[in-house]
Amino acid sequence: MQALHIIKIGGNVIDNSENLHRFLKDFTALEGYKILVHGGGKVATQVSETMGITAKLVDGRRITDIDTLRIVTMVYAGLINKNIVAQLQRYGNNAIGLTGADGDFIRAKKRPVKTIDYGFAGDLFDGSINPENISKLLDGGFTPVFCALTHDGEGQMLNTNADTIASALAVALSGLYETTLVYCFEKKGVLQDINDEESLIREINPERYEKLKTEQIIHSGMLPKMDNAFTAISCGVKAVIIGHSDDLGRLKNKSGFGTRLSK
Ligand SMILES: Nc1ncnc2c1ncn2[C@@H]1O[C@H](COP(=O)(O)OP(=O)(O)O)[C@@H](O)[C@H]1O
Ligand SMILES: CC(=O)N[C@@H](CCC(=O)OP(=O)(O)O)C(=O)O
Repeated sequence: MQALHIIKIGGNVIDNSENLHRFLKDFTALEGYKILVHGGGKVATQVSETMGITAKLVDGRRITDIDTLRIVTMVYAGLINKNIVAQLQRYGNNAIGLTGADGDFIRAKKRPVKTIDYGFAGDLFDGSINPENISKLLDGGFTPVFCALTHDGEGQMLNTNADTIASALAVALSGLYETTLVYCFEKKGVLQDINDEESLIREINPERYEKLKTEQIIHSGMLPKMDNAFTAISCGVKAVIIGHSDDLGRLKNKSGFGTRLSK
């Protein structure tokens, strides 16, 4: 099996042009098959505010009414995705920017209304992703760059969390490739003390995760990220790492970087 790296970058890296450029150079230098998944929630919130629309998030998930869907479609598929693709092209990486609707690569179902109506938020399901089609892009020499948008197959775009997309892509492609999933963000990894970059936890298994949650050492956006990461590691993905976007270049080193998840 050939190796595949799926790398996800979040809003805080995208929002910092120095960090973003450094990351995109290191991403380009990564050898072999690779896929980039990007979020951009922070930029979407900023753009919403400038348009007079207050962003509403519950447990890190955006309530996506019709106006918000228009904004996130413009911001994720347009502004952020195309800028990243253009930068990657500049570095010699033949990137192709995609939503889940392009090539029918990722379908989702509109989240059912329970206590909260999340609007046009899309949940992935078994069979959401067609790995063979994505493999054709990789074989064709392209580097797919996915944003946080999916579609329902009936003409409706949906907003889907980028961490979830990255995890689902990694699981779907792990039948075809030896897949490594890396969540890159603005800290060295999962920290014992969120204010101390030297307190990196090098490895976490499900038991330790439960303990870290109870002690509230892991909270907010890190909780859904870890849940997605553990789903990936328990469903055939070879390795899952959570680390700093500046450290991607150290992926080749044996010592590795960031926090590594174990089963
Ligand atoms: N123990 C922890 N170590 C590191 N980050 C943590 C921890 N607990 C909570 N976090 C928070 O999780 C955030 C990452 O999640 P999120 O904001 O969703 O990132 P992204 O937008 O990159 O996906 C960090 O910015 C940090 O504030
Ligand atoms: C449904 C939902 O919440 N979608 C996310 C998609 C973007 C994202 O995941 O961005 P980060 O990775 O930067 O957080 C949102 O709109 O915020």
